[in-house]
Amino acid sequence: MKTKSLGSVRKSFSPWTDPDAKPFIRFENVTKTFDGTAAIDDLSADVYEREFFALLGASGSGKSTLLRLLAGFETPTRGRIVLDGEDMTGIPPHKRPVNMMFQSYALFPHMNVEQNIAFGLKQDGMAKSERNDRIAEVLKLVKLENYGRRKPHQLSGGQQQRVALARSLVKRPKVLLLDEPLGALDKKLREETQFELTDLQYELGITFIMVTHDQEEAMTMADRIAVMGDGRILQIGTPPEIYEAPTSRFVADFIGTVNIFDGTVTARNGDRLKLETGAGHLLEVDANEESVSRARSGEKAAYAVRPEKLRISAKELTGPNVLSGEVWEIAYIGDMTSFHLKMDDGKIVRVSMVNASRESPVQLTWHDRAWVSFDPDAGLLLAN
Ligand SMILES: Nc1ncnc2c1ncn2[C@@H]1O[C@H](COP(=O)(O)OP(=O)(O)OP(=O)(O)O)[C@@H](O)[C@H]1O
Repeated sequence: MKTKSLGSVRKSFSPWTDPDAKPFIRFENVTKTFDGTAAIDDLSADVYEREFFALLGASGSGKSTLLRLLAGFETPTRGRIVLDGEDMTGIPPHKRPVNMMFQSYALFPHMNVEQNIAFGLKQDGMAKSERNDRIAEVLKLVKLENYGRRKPHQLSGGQQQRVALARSLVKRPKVLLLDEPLGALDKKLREETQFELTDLQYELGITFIMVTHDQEEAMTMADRIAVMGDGRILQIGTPPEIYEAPTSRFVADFIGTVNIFDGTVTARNGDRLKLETGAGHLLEVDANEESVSRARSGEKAAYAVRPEKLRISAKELTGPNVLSGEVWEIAYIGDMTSFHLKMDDGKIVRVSMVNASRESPVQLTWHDRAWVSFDPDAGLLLAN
């Protein structure tokens, strides 16, 4: 019930679509260079209060540097960061309403859970009774009420992760920065914790900015995702926007699996284009308003289709948007089966099929000839 109501409330959370909404955090043309090389390159972005914002990108794309700039551990070479209306330039880390939870939990091994959580509050000179109240509150939040006296080595990885989270929440920061917070957890625990963490974030009303290179994690947890590459943000959007409407080949390729067909536009009728691929396939695809203007006859274009939007058949299919090839790989993953077909030109096309029943709906084995087809609106004409 709780998840349901949370879900419906979160659904209406989209301040970035409201022109009157004021951003909570603004990165204004921020550049950070190390030895002349830009780790962050003229980056601008807005994050809203209570938002769960994920930074997703390959190793070295600048995610951690951006967090460290916001936390105040690094200083921008150019540009500035504004938080809750206040310019952060020159403000040291401990004076910022920001807390950072690190990838390595960095718990003090000789202190028990309560002492670990109390540490920051003590440093701030908070009275003991208030401290104890706060500690009890966060331990309850992370469901570790009965673990206060244990030392870190007496806890599982997941529990240690929650202690680290409790420690970063106890000071009630306005913004919590999380650098790969679930990196040390196994898949199952990680998935459980993802939901717990999003519920917790919602309940506390804290703005979260999370760094991850795990796209499923970003998709599951975030309100919006910023896809980063080479110190820049390539696209910001909700998980469905990033997945269904990538604005570039890079983002389409980086998020999930995609088949990209390169070709030449041979005809156009309204929004419908004919695209001839190098392998001689004729595709009939829909272009959106933005891409159709670029797609003139004779121009090169690329069409991107996700594997789950293709149909596969052991029987010959005809018509446009039909491709045929040899079954090269079959991966049975349980909930779905993934096929790799090798086309006559050597290109691999990926198709996935949900296993809705226990019997496979298609009888195909290695080296069989198979046909795939898709609807004209199954994919997206890419800009570059
Ligand atoms: N203190 C530093 N001195 C020199 N170069 C640095 C420093 N910190 C980061 N860099 C460089 O800046 C670039 C971005 O690094 P950053 O750690 O922000 O990437 P990332 O996206 O967080 O990567 P990862 O996923 O591997 O943690 C890298 O090329 C890195 O080598």
